[in-house]
Amino acid sequence: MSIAVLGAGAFGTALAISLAQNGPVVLWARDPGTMETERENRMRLPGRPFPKALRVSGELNVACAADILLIAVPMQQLRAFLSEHSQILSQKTLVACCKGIELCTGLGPVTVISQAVPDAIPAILTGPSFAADIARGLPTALTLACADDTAGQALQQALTTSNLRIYRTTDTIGAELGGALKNVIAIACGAAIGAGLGESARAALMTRGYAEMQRLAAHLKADPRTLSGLSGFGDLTLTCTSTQSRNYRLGLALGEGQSFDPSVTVEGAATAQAVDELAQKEGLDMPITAAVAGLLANRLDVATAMQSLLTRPLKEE
Ligand SMILES: NC(=O)C1=CN([C@@H]2O[C@H](COP(=O)(O)OP(=O)(O)OC[C@H]3O[C@@H](n4cnc5c(N)ncnc54)[C@H](OP(=O)(O)O)[C@@H]3O)[C@@H](O)[C@H]2O)C=CC1
Ligand SMILES: O=C(CO)COP(=O)(O)O
Repeated sequence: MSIAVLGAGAFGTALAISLAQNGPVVLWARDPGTMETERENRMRLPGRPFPKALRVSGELNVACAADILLIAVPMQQLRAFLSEHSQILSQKTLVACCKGIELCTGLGPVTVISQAVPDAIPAILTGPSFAADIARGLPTALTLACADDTAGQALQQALTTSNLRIYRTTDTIGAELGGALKNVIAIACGAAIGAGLGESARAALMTRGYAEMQRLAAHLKADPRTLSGLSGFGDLTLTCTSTQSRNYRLGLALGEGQSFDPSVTVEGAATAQAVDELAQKEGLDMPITAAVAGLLANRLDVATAMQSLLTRPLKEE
């Protein structure tokens, strides 16, 4: 099955580089610039030359001739991108590669695809994976979630490369929640470390953050086993402990009282607000998410946020 990647950010470029091991791949960029001549994405993934089988195109109809379309634009841009191009994306297999919850609806990427392109086959590719690692050919395991298991099996085969090992599930809600919520907890962990609160505090935030992830997942009828897999626990572990993560680095900056480049893609920022609003609407207890949303909106500082978490009523674990 032929593959194209739509969106030439760090992640889309890294996936295209790895998938080109299996055969021709088109990487579509809205502004390809000099990528095709330089054979490198100097802006988003410098130092990773393109293999011969990777072709860059600015023509969406060229990319959309492929059987499988991986969509690697940021979450808050996903609906507008799909709506603008819904005709050409119609009846395609569309694999979301973004991690987040839509601010204006509280929905994840698979549901957004289903709404914007109703006759597409929607799926999501998620899990612990830094673009730089994938592009270097380092071993990476991901979750592919597709409600249609026949389509899911075909995607699992097509997206496996020598360094990408793909696990499969039909639980799209669980997979999209894990990838979205771990970013919010990573901001909290970065803030704790940045403020000098220590690694014990980080472990507490990761564990209680995971409890929040499971709480929302159960409420939305996701399978708890999905959250304990690569897309949930796996990605939470990676993102909360690595300075390669932009979400973690934003948290570090908040904790240290430093500024952070607003042009960097940090999915957890909008997702914290979206999930905080959703939790309030649904009457769910998600205090770490609420604290991150408060920090990002300048309603709280790190010391007050931590104090509010520590002074909550005592309870069973
Ligand atoms: N980087 C990583 O390690 C990983 C990222 N992800 C996820 O992948 C998603 C994308 O992140 P990442 O690639 O890192 O982000 P980047 O900031 O590197 O790139 C974002 C890309 O999206 C493009 N884009 C934005 N809006 C549109 C639009 N409307 N139409 C077309 N293209 C658009 C930008 O194009 P332009 O250059 O023209 O502005 C840019 O190339 C996120 O949800 C992230 O969570 C998942 C796993 C790992
Ligand atoms: O999702 C990721 C790792 O799995 C990438 O994390 P950041 O978006 O925080 O850089």
